[in-house]
Parts: sequence; C-alpha cells; structure tokens
Amino acid sequence: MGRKSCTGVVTGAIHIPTVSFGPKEINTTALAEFGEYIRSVFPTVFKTSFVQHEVIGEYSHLFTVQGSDPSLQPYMLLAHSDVVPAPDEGWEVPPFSGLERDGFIHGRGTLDNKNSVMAILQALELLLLRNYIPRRSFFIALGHDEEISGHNGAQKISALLQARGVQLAFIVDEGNFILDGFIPNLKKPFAIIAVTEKGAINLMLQVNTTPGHSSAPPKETSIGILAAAVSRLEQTPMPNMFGSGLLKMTLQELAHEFPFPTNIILSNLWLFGPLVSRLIERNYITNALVRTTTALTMFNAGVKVNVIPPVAQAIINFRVDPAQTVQEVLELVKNIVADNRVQFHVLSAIDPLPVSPSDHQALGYQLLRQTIRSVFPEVNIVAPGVCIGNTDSRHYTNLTTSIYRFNPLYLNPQSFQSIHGINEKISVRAYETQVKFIFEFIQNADTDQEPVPHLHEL
Ligand SMILES: CCCCCCCC/C=C\CCCCCCCC(=O)N[C@@H](CCCCN)C(=O)O
Ligand SMILES: [Zn+2]
Ligand SMILES: [Zn+2]
Repeated sequence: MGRKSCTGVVTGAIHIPTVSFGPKEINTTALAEFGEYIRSVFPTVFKTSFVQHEVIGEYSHLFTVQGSDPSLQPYMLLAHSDVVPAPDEGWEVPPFSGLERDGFIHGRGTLDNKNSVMAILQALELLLLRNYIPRRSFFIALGHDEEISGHNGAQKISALLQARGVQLAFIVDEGNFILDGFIPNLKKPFAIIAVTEKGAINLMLQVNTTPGHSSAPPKETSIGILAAAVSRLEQTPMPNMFGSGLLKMTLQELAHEFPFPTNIILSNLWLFGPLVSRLIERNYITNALVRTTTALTMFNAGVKVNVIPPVAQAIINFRVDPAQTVQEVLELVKNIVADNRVQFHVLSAIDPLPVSPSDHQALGYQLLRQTIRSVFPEVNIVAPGVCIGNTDSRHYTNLTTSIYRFNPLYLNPQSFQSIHGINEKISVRAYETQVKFIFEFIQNADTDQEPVPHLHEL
C-alpha cells in the first residue's frame, strides 16, 4: 500500500476537494487528481491481473474482480468520491485539511462517503497482498457525481453492465448505520440495513405579479403570495404513514431491547401504534421515518428595494415516504397550497425504491448480518429499515432486486448532523473497523450458504 499508513490514505483523500457544487458543476481537476491518488496508494489493486479497472463518465471508477468460480453470481460494492460543498465557517478544522487529531480524521467526506471509497479499496488491497483469490466475482463502482444525482457516474456504469448482460446477486451501498442514541431509553446501539429508500421531489413554486412603484403597493405582492403558500406547506405536515411502513417491522425487532413498559408497547403495535407514531413524529429525525418530509430550501425574489417584485420563486425538497408515490404527494401539495396564482414546476422527481428482501434466503442481507455479528459482537439487533436520503444504488435496479444500504460505522445524532453539515469526522478506530468489516465481508461472500469461518484475519 505505497508508503502511507492505514489512515494516511484517508487523510490524503479528504485533502482533494472533489466537490459537486451544483447540477452541472463538478471539480474536474480534483476528480482527476483523486483518480491518480487511488492509483498511487493502492498499487496492488491496479496491477493484479484478475482485477480490471475502467474509468467511466471520465471520473467514475469501475473495478471488476474476477472470481475463480463462475457458477457464483457476482455482487457489487458501491461508494462515491464526490462530496457536498463545505465553507470554512463553523468548522473546528478546515474541511479539506484532512487533519488527523485526537484519534479522529476531520473533514468533508469522512462519513459521506470517502470513508467507504477508501475502506473498500484498502480491504481489497490487503486481501490481494495476502494472495487472496475470491471465488465469487464482484464489482466495485465508485461514482463521482452521487451528490448531484449520479447521471454521469452510476447511471453510466449501470448501463454498461446491463449491456454486458450482468445480473447481480445484490448490491451494498451507503445509507444507514449502527445507530446510537437516536431513541430515548434505548441505550444499546442497533444496526439498520436499509432495504428501501425514500423518493424525492424538487418542486419550484412561482408567483408572477405586475411590477410597479413600491410607493403605492398592491394589497398582495408575488413575495407575499408565495410566502403564504410555502408557509402553509411547512405548517401542514404530510400524512403520518407509520401504519403502512417498514418502521413497524423495525420497531418490533427492537422491542425486547427496551425496558418495561416500552417493550410491551412496541410488541403490541396493533394496540399502541397510534401512540407510538405520535411519539416518533415529535423528534425531527425520527419524524422523517414516518412521513414524506417538506423542506423549504431556496427562496428568490426581488430586483430592487423600491420595485414591486415581478416574480418570486421557492424550491421545496420533499422526501417521499415509501408508502406514497410522487403523484400522490404532488396532489396533496396542490390541495394545501390551494391558490391558482401559484405555478408548480417539478424540477426533478423520483419515486421511492422497491423493498429488497431481508428473509433467510436473502444472500446480501444475511451476509451483512453475519459480518455485523462478527465485527460488532456488542450489537444485538440487526433490522431492516428505510434510508431517508437518496443513494447511487437507485440507478442499479435494472441489475438486481436486492439493494442494501449500510455503512459499518456507529452514528449518533451529532455525527448525523455533521453529514452535509459542519465538523464531519471519523475516528481512526471506526475507519479501521470499516476496513476490517469489508475485508471479512468479501471473504464471507465466498463461503457457501452455511457460513463457515473465513481464512484470513486482519
Ligand atoms: C428506529 C430507527 C431510528 C433511525 C433514525 C434515523 C437516522 C438516520 C440515519 C442515517 C441517515 C443518513 C442518510 C445518509 C444518506 C446520504 C446520501 C446522500 O446524501 N444523498 C443525497 C443525494 C442527492 C442526490 C441529488 N438529488 C441526498 O439524499 O440528498
Ligand atoms: Zn453519500
Ligand atoms: Zn451526501
């Protein structure tokens, strides 16, 4: 692994500002540098004869690791190298310094998602250095534009693999974690493997009115009309879908970890469901698990201090609950706004993804579960759940019906806030454990259905 230490490779990766700024704005210089960087720190990956490397969409990377047993269906590991912007303000350390301090690596991308990019390649590098030859083929797809929808990265990789006739046993991507401290009274951490993800709508509302002199204003301006409309949306939450969702299943699996009487309440959701769903919606994070959320993210209007604004625009980002469709949400939105002076422009929309299997036959789910139990023996509960964000994995539904979103890391509410926020960081120990997890996972995927201990230990 070149001359860098295990964590040195991550700090170097954080240092390269591979920022996706906006729909078509990416940092091509940084992305090209990132490609050179992974070549330099993982030389064995790039020189092994049974590992094929291709650059797709100019900056994404596809690795095909040819297994020795062609009868086994391949799988795929996903991660992305781009990050969201990070202005310096508010950070304890500059976000692209990649500084390692007090046992933590600091910076944008340490949790989302250069940790996974580097851990996957590092685990593979270590296996190859130990002369490990996988039985089951697998792909590693590293997108470069996940934060702006993955149209040039994941979408192109998916099309290429489809053209090659590839069908996958399963996919593992980012998306959920081992959650710690999200539920009051539940001291123990629990692992949630997301088996579906919410949909999303970016909706622009626009109001046009006649411009004029501000000294004699009309009763309502475009700004006032639009502000009232978005305020109605913010004040009117979408319906609580608790009863129809996966969350019920998740909570039932968690029930016996709670003290009395919560354990009884969660084991009897047929009776206490309404009470539980009301408690869940009180917290803004868990609220996202029971409904389509409404986030007012942009508002633009006005041209000069003394001109009645001709146009006002707002963008609202909805995250669509898996029990609803984009169309259903748009209908509800129109009814809430109930003002025909407000125009609706759907900028982008994706429906929620289908639910992947999590039963005993579900290979990908069971391999994750097995590896979680081995690497995190203190975690008693592994349950299926919903990913509240969107991931590149949604571009791969043509290749498999088994998509699992799980990062083998602990996440608490504070670290959740740091994703796309400030002071994103990962502990050195957590990163090393993520490498260990992938190192074991790849070997577990080579064992027969009945899990047997793997050969190599880190
Ligand atoms: C009973 C369970 C309690 C659970 C509490 C929920 C905790 C939530 C945990 C993790 C959620 C992290 C979500 C990480 C996914 C990040 C992926 C991401 O940022 N995607 C972007 C894609 C943007 C694409 C452009 N439109 C996004 O979703 O915005
Ligand atoms: Zn991400
Ligand atoms: Zn992200």
